[in-house]
Amino acid sequence: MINVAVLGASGRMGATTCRAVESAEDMALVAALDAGDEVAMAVRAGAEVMVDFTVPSATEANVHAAIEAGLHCVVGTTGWTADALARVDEHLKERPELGVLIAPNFALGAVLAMRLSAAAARYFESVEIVELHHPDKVDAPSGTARHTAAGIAAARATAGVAPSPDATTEDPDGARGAVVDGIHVHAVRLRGLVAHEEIMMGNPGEQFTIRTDSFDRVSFMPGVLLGVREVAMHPGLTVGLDGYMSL
Ligand SMILES: NC(=O)C1=CN([C@@H]2O[C@H](COP(=O)(O)OP(=O)(O)OC[C@H]3O[C@@H](n4cnc5c(N)ncnc54)[C@H](OP(=O)(O)O)[C@@H]3O)[C@@H](O)[C@H]2O)C=CC1
Ligand SMILES: O=C(O)C1=N[C@H](C(=O)O)C[C@H](O)C1
Repeated sequence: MINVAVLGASGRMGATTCRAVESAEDMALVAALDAGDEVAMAVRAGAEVMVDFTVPSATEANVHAAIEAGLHCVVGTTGWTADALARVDEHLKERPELGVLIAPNFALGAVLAMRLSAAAARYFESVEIVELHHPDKVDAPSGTARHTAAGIAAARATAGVAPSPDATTEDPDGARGAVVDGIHVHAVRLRGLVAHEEIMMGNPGEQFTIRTDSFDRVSFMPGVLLGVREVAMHPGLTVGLDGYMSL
C-alpha cells in the first residue's frame, strides 16, 4: 500500500484525487489537507507521497516543506517558473532518495498533444496555441499551454525554423494573445468548459491541428495515480508525466 496525502483536498482537483486514491486498491488516503494545514500533519498520518493541487502562489512552499519532511511529491498545480524548478532541483540534492514529479497536465491526451506538437512543429511555417478553460481558473495562459509552447519553441530552435510569419504592427488591445517562448497563445475562459487545448500549425495550402479535451476531471486521474505509483522509483525532479511513460 502507498500512503497518500492530498493537499488542496477540498478543491476541484483535490477532491477528485481523494476519491481516486480511495478507490485505488494499492493506495490509502491518510491525510486530506487544505489551506491552513501543515505538511507535518501528512507526516504524522504516515504519508509517503504528497499530491499537491493547490494554487500557484502556494505550491512551491508546499513542495519544499514536503522535501524537508521526507515525502515524495506529485504536483499538478501550475505556475512553476524555471527559477522555482531550479530551487526544487537544488533542494533535492539534500534528499537524493526523494522523487518530485511536477506535471502541467495529467490527461493522456494532453501529454500526447505536447509531445506530438513538439515533433510536428518544425515542419510548419506557422504555429499558434489556443487554450480553453472554465472561468474559475486563476492563471492564464494555462500551465499546459506554457509547457506546450516551450516544447515547440525548443524543437523549432533545434531545427533552425524561422519565427511564425506575422505582419501585425497594430494591435492596441492585445488581440494576438500572449507570446510564450515566441509562440502566440490565446486563452478562452467560458462557462461549461473544463480543460481544452488546440495546437494549430499551418503551411501554404494546409493546416494540421492537434486538439485535446478534458470534459471531466476524472480524465486526469489515471495520470495522477501513475505518478503516485512511480514517483518513489524516479528520484530527483521530473517535469512532465511523459518522463514516466514510454513515448
Ligand atoms: N496537472 C493537471 O493535470 C491539472 C492541474 N490543475 C491545476 O491544479 C491547481 C488546482 O486547480 P483546481 O483544483 O481547479 O483549483 P481549486 O481552486 O478548486 O482548488 C485549490 C485548493 O487549494 C486550496 N489551497 C489554497 N492554498 C493552499 C495551501 N497553501 N495549502 C493547501 N491548500 C491550499 C484551496 O483552498 P481555499 O479554497 O480554502 O483557498 C482549494 O481547496 C491549479 O493550479 C490548476 O491549474 C488543474 C487540473 C489538472
Ligand atoms: O486549472 C485547470 O483547470 C487546469 N489547469 C492545468 C493547466 O493550467 O494547464 C491543467 C488543465 O489544463 C486544467
